[in-house]
Amino acid sequence: MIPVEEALARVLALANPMPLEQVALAQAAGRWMAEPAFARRDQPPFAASAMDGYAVCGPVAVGDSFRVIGEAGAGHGFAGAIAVGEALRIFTGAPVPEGATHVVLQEDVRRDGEVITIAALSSGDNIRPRGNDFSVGEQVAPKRLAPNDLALLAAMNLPQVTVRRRPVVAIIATGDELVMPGEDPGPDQIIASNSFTIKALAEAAGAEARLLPIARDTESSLRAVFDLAEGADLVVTIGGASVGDHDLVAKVAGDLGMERAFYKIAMRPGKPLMAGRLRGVPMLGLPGNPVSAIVCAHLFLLPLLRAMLGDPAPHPTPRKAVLGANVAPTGPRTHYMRASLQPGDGLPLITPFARQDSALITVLCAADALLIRPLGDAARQAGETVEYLPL
Ligand SMILES: Nc1nc2c(c(=O)[nH]1)N[C@H]1C(S)=C(S)[C@@H](COP(=O)(O)OP(=O)(O)OC[C@H]3O[C@@H](n4cnc5c(N)ncnc54)[C@H](O)[C@@H]3O)O[C@H]1N2
Ligand code: MOO
Repeated sequence: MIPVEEALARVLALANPMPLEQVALAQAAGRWMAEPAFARRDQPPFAASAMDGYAVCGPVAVGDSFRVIGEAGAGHGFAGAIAVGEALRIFTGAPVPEGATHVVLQEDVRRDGEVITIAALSSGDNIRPRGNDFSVGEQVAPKRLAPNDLALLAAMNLPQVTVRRRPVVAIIATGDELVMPGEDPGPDQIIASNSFTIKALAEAAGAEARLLPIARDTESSLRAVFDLAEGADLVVTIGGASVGDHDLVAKVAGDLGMERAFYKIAMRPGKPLMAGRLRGVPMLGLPGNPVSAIVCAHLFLLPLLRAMLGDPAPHPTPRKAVLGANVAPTGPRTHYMRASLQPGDGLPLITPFARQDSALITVLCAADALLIRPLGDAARQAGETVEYLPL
């Protein structure tokens, strides 16, 4: 058994960054930008009015009058300048004419024919200078693109963005006992469940996930399903990882030439995780117990996907919380306890559930967090500061 940190380092060492591709901005949400992008223009590209009203030239005081000589709207500037004592009818987003010093809100003037008189003055000049938001050449560093980022890239006049191709993840559930949801299970069978969470987690991380047919507990069935994974960028198996007579994943993957990075980690749940390289791509063999598989996905699959997508900091980032209950000493494995979080004074309060069996999906669904109990840690008292991973 190797420690979690070493296992994660070995998993991350399996990651090759995905090749680059161009996508249209409308398809770029959630994608990982691979190269910096540079603004092609200033925003705004001219001094722009921030309000509907009148651009005026010269010092402005309540009671001053100006003669209106024309109009400017968004997309329709005024050709020319205004001089002292002159005003231009102007609308939000319109270019402010040369000579203008203020835009006075229309609510703050009285208009009589072509003459306006200032009735009130709000603070500020209501003019957004050229390049107020960004200037040509301004850089957007590579990142995972959130919806807000798309408006910025669009405003920079960048219709396409260079991203990493989505890794294709082939997910293989294994076991004679498994049937798909909706099927009629035999008396000794259960429903394959883990694969749906693993798929959703991989997709949320930016991958394209494919659920392959369930492999039966025979070498030929497993081999056949491994063959269906050909072309994927990452192969994930679920179950069949332990030491039982029907746990064939390591044997079959080994026969197919898997170079093993490790097998078994000092963690709970998730001890029988295996990792390596199979047919040129990374492979993770997750344990079958639902919580074990899903915790391993959070701790290893998601960081691996992030590394493949170019995330410079793919590791999970533990947060701090205050223990809400006493906890017993840990054994020789780091324990990731399903726990609930409540707001506290400052740090949140974290309380592990009483039942920690790795087969309990209901407890996992009730959990907000994994309380991290380091291996060999002493008993801890309520009120001590501890670390957790959000779920
Ligand atoms: N003698 C030992 N027995 C076990 C050990 C051990 O060290 N010595 N380790 C235990 C631990 S820890 C775990 S975790 C499990 C992992 O076993 P496998 O990876 O071989 O998984 P299976 O035996 O195939 O399945 C375990 C359990 O999970 C259910 N399962 C499997 N796949 C799915 C799925 N896709 N969806 C829902 N449920 C699934 C399966 O029916 C079993 O109940 O081994 C312990 N045993
Ligand atoms: O490690 Mo197993 O994953 O304890 O249930």
